[in-house]
Amino acid sequence: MSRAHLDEWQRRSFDISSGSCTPEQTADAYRAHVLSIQYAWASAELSPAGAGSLLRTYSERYATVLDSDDPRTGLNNYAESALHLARNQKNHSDKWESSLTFENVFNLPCVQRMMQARSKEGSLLVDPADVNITVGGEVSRGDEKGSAVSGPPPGLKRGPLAHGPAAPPPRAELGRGVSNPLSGAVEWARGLEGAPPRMSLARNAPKAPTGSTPMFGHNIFSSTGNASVSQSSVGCTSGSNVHNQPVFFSSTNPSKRKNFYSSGTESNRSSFPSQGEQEPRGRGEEGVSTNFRSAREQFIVDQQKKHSHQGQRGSAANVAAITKKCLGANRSRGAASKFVPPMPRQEEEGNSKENAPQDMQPVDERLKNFEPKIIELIMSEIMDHGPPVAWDDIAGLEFAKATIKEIVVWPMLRPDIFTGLRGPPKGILLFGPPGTGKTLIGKCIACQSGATFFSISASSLTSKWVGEGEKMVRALFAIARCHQPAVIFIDEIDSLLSQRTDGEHDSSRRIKTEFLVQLDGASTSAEDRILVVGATNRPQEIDEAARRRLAKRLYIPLPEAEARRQIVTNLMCHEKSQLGADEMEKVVQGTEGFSGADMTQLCCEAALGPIRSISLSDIATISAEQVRPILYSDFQEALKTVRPSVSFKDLELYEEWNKTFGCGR
Ligand SMILES: Nc1ncnc2c1ncn2[C@@H]1O[C@H](COP(=O)(O)OP(=O)(O)OP(=O)(O)O)[C@@H](O)[C@H]1O
Ligand SMILES: [Mg+2]
Repeated sequence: MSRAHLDEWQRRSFDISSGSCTPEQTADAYRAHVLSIQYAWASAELSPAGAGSLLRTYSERYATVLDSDDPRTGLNNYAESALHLARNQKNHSDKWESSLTFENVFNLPCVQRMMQARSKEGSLLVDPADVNITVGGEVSRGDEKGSAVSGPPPGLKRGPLAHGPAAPPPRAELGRGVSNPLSGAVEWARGLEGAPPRMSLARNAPKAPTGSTPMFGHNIFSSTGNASVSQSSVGCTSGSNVHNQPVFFSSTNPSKRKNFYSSGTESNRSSFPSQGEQEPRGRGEEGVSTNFRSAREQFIVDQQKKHSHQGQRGSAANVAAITKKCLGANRSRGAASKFVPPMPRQEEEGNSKENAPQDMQPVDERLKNFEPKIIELIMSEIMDHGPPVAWDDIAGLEFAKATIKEIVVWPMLRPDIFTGLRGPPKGILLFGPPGTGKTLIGKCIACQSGATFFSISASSLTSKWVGEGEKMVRALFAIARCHQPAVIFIDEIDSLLSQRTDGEHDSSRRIKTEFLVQLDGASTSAEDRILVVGATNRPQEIDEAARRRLAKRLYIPLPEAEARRQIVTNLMCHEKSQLGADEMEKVVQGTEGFSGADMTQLCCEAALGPIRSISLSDIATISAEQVRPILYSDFQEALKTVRPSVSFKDLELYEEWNKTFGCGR
């Protein structure tokens, strides 16, 4: 080592051995030793073996100082570490300014009372050193010695903050030496802050440690005080040297320290309670090493107090439960949890109490192998009976309606006579051009059949994560079996059961296969009363295996003239219209090739005619009765803009497919 290094080494060693150093200074000195050794080793002034041995020795000594929780010899103080971190972190609370100022502190009721009491009795009501002040709260007599507004510990006098205007009088003199019981503390605080104090008068002041410990002051005037004695380094030259260097660990930052030494001994770990260990401690238990309390801990303590006031002494577990509840952490989100909508449905509100126990019961023994999440999803797909659809609302399509009634409704109503050969098919395919009423028939079945109706969109099965689709299909059929008689309506079934190709994704292939298996399973079991109804306007894209299983394939064609008339009549009966029989006939003739949806669109357009005839100036004031009825002229106008949506070419394809695969006459 160089001469200068050796001199410095000796000075530091002397400081350490003299016993006059604070733990911070001792730690700094050891740390400087370590750096010196590293430096000497790096510049080949020390042999690797010698450097290793020295490093081990001084690292251990350094660690001993850091990890010792004896305030006279060690630094292991959780509060100090946390505050050290907090001091270096700028956050929003830094901008926070308490409304409590030096001037208005005397207006506090508690201060007023104390002043009055003192003037009346000529002595203090309570020893100011034993007063806890809650900002905006009441004065209470502290349970323990030491207080948020007591004078500073002697240790602080040595710090740089003693540059402040006046060091406070010792605690014994505080009450007598000043006219106002708090003024000494406040003056002292001003000295610390160097500005009107942010009176963060600690609500639950920790017990002042016996002996001098600089940590005490930090907790009272916390974040802006910077009363870090480690920065003071009075009388210790080594400390200041080291501080100016870009060192790779901090003397008071345990996290960095542990990273460096990885000395995760039990004793070390015990100083940093784990999540589960962070139970609130009673005041009496608070020692030097725990005088920092996080907002969460403070909340827990407050909760405990509240509960003990109510005569329910809350255990730590209770309080933890309360805390968890507040955070929503104890909401069951496991597989067995059931989704509870935040707003109860209207119809549920009335009978929710009766239903509650049922909801809690497991659904069915046969469903126990399925994930509740999937069951829940499927159950939510059970079609809500929206606006009811009657058979008469479906214009035309007499053959299709009769067949469906025969296959769906009657067997559901009289399963006893629809047995054996009379047993209904297990699958129906409704195919035809778009807008001809296939979905409408599905809705009608839902309303009229009396069966449990599952309306599954193909996308809800296919858009799931890989592997979920098959499970969904299996669960769907299992649930349907549990809720017999059941109708599974799959709209746009072509997207689910399109032809299987070599290039397609494995997962969609597996969903199709599973669906076919389930369809078969449903058809082989004679006693099952599950009907699958598929609807598509692309029947040619359906896989041939699926086609076979959907045994009754019903063509839903464009509406005939009679059906078109019925659609217009049905729609016009709710409106004010003057459409003569011959005019109606003209409308019907003029809409050849229109689908049911096109007819609806035409009526909507015609219904706007009377409104369009109103001048702009009148539209705001005209009454509903004054609006003229819908006339034939409106239909004529509407026919200029509404065109059939199905092309003749497409129609030929449907006709062709119907001739080949359809079950119509
Ligand atoms: N036969 C009909 N009787 C009465 N209204 C009909 C009829 N067909 C269609 N509509 C009207 O057209 C609208 C659309 O019908 P729907 O959704 O059932 O057609 P779709 O055959 O399912 O068409 P897509 O193949 O495009 O799904 C219905 O809401 C209804 O107002
Ligand atoms: Mg449809």
